[in-house]
Amino acid sequence: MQTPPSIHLTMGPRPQAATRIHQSWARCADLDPALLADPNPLPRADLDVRREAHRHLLHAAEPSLEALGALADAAHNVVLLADASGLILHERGSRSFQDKARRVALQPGVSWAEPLRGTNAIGTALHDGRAVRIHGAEHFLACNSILSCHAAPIFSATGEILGILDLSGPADDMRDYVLALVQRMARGIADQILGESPLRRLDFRLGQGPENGGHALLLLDDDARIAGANEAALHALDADWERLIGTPCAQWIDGPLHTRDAPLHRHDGRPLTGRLIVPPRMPARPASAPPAPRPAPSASLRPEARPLPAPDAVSAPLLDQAVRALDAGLAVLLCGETGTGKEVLSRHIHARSTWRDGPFVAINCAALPEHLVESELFGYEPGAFTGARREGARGLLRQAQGGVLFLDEIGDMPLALQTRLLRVLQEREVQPLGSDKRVPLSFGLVSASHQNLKALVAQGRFRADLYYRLQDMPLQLPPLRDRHDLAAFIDEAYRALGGRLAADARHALARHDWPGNYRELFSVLRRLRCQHPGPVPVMAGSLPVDIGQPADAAPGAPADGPGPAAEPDHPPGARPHPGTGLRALERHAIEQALQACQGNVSRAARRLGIHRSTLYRKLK
Ligand SMILES: Nc1ncnc2c1ncn2[C@@H]1O[C@H](COP(=O)(O)OP(=O)(O)OP(=O)(O)O)[C@@H](O)[C@H]1O
Repeated sequence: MQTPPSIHLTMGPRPQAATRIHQSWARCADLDPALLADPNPLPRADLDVRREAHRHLLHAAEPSLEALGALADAAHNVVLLADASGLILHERGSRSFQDKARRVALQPGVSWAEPLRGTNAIGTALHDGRAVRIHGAEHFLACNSILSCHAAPIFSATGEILGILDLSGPADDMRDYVLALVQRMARGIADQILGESPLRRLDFRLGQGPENGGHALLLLDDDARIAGANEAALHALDADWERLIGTPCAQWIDGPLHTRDAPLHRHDGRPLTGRLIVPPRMPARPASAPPAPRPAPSASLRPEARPLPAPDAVSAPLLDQAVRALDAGLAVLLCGETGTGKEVLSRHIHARSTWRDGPFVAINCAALPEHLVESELFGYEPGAFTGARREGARGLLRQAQGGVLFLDEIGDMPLALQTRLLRVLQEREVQPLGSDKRVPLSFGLVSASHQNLKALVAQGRFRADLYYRLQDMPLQLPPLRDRHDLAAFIDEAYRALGGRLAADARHALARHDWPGNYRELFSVLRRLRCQHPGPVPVMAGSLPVDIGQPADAAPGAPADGPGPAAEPDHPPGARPHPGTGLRALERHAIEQALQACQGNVSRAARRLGIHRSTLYRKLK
């Protein structure tokens, strides 16, 4: 294939350029020059849809874009914000440089992902999940050697890339501090998004002074488990998101977390200074106030930055059936208990179906705010109602055009809305609020529910006609307890985390009921691995006390296998009174262990084979 005249690949990165740039060049070696030659900007209307889908990110980034944009303007640079696919959503800064940048398609509506523009700061930062500067001839495309670009990822509180912040200027004006500045701004945007969470927040620093690293933030759920973290927190705790999320905060930080100004310590004893911030409850909206449109937290167009769990022996046949059905124009309905992987399967379906080049729009019907449902789903014309955005909105259904619409928790959709949705699905057209025009719709439809929709129909809580419209191909995702290969599956999953399970632990885990299915199982396994980082296989005695017990274990009845609660630490002959229940047995074992260890909680926990934080929790 001939290289188009405007696209000369440069001779390669400078010899002193870092390994990452060489690696990026190696990734780009086989790129199709024809693809590279055609930046293929999104039409304005489609770009607006992408911006709409990212309005939360754009809103959070606004103060940083403004501050950095002013600097960039003065320095004849531009600031760019790209989404998690590398598509540039927004630009600020110097007009004269914007014009130059446009000549090489560095402009909103163009994707700078590596496979489309070769080695470049946005694409390479996106690929590596790390900030990077790509200067002059380090760019894969010769035409881009006029640029010096600095890009940093913006991470969500759970480590997914939400977007990329970039500052670009002419190659003959490189300044060393710029990358650190962009990285700092990107972290500021991430903190802004994290700070909007309704969860409690632990705000801390390593050491006593401001010189000890950044402003670390942890989000804590009601059980004081870590639900989110910023990059500074990872640094302060010497951890990564994978190891932190879902673990009890007490596993990482010692100190009374329930107070506001607490003396805290990292587990190696290094002091932390911090405080717990409890966000104020959202004030109730006064009845008379018009409903103000706001970003729909219930919908996402975001590609999963974390890899999806690969289809396995159980989900692969379901996936095949679903893809065949969707490609044949049928609606797919996924049913299964919570955490059985309905959303994961739906993303695989999208990725394998003929709709894969279009968006994946997931709508959580249970979380759609009732007063916004119609406008969020169907869109509206400018000025359609009081409080509407001036420019109107396309609505989520139209955002799914050409892709897959995933209606999660469909059983929770209010009846009135079911009627409208049915009409839209039957007619394959939507009429935005305030408009007299109908817009044709074309997407693949996948719905999911953890509820028995047939029973809801029988109770009159779900429209029968909508039910039949959604379930051309109904598929049931089995709960974990129905997996014949559960012990082997758990063993393999734990090995993938780098650990080993002894046979008794494997079997105790396989006997557990797992009401939270994959979500619960993986949370327990990750926690276990944190508590037992070494190579020694974990024994059943080290499992959390509530694992491995049949849900209806009779008090005093012999347990179905070894496990900590099955072997309460009491002297022979001092068995607790029969009929005291599982909790009482556990309580008794804890009291005995504490007594034997003169109240030393750490030693008692070791004796019971559970983690100290678990014992603290049980003592509350
Ligand atoms: N086959 C699998 N192997 C490993 N992990 C999985 C698998 N399927 C799902 N998971 C993990 O389990 C968790 C729950 O998955 P998912 O959100 O798809 O379930 P769901 O059925 O949609 O849950 P809910 O009904 O509560 O929304 C996710 O963290 C996902 O990564």
